[in-house]
Amino acid sequence: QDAMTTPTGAPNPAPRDASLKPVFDDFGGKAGLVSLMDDFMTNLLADARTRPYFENADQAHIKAELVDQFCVILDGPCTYTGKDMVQAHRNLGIDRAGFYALVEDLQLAMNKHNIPFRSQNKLLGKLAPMHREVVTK
Ligand code: HEM
Repeated sequence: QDAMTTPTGAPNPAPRDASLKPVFDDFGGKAGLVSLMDDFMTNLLADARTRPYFENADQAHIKAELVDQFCVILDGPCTYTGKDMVQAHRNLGIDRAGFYALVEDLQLAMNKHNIPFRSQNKLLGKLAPMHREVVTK
């Protein structure tokens, strides 16, 4: 693994990106991310566009991996040990509509948690390019 990238392929430059510190704090640190992922998964299961992908999956496992992954993306003190994004999604047949639906469900959860719009966009800006690894049809 390249020292300059996270397992997700998202940039994680050394030295640490000090500009992300307030963003990680806006998310409430790791505890905030755990709580955010609970609402995110609730939304994914309530959304007819995303429910089919998640209803029979190991939701607790996915939430735990997402906490670590988002924590790393926000330059928090975490390690992501899950699958890379190509591997995790290759058999799911995710299309662009599914990807946008998931982003909307994340935005709803972030709004519920009163995460400032600026910090929401920092995260979304890092997730957006990952569509190349996640969308397969
Ligand atoms: C930027 C967008 C996305 C990110 C960052 C992301 C991240 C992740 C992560 C970290 C995992 C866990 C990997 C592991 O088990 O080690 C995962 C699994 C999964 N993701 Fe995503 N994901 C994204 C988009 C999507 C979309 C759009 C869908 C479907 C609409 C989706 C459906 C799933 C499912 C069903 C699993 C579990 C697969 C299994 O059971 O092995 N993901 N994702």
